[in-house]
Amino acid sequence: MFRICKEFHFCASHSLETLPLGHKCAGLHGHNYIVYLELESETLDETGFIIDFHELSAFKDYIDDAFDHRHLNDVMDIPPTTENVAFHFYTWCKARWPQTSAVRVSETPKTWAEYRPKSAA
Ligand SMILES: Nc1nc2c(c(=O)[nH]1)N=C([C@H](O)[C@H](O)COP(=O)(O)OP(=O)(O)OP(=O)(O)O)CN2
Ligand SMILES: [Zn+2]
Repeated sequence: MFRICKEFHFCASHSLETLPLGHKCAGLHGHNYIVYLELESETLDETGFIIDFHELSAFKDYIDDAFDHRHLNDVMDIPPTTENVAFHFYTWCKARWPQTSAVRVSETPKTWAEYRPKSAA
């Protein structure tokens, strides 16, 4: 199996309103998000690529337009946790690039969440 990954960055604010009052992440705060888009394939095209990294610029455009410098609670209709942001991006990418295998999102240098569907095997 071949696997590639490209990294994307954006800055955004959110508040996790489903957390108990007093939890430090319930109030308004922001992160410098890092998104890792992973794609995999058993085969390569005639160039030797799963996909040209440049084709993934559509994802950068989407992040820049819809997420960068936004308040994620206004952008998403589910709580903007790292897990849900990863799932949202996975769904967006999978619809465009069937080779999409996982999306990982990091809010802080010490944490990340990933959406990777259970393999059929
Ligand atoms: N499972 C999840 N837990 C938490 C999420 C999340 O998206 N999924 N998000 C947050 C906060 O939004 C934010 O990420 C803060 O995380 P935290 O680890 O508390 O960040 P700190 O840098 O302040 O961590 P310290 O260990 O206190 O340095 C919280 N939980
Ligand atoms: Zn947060």
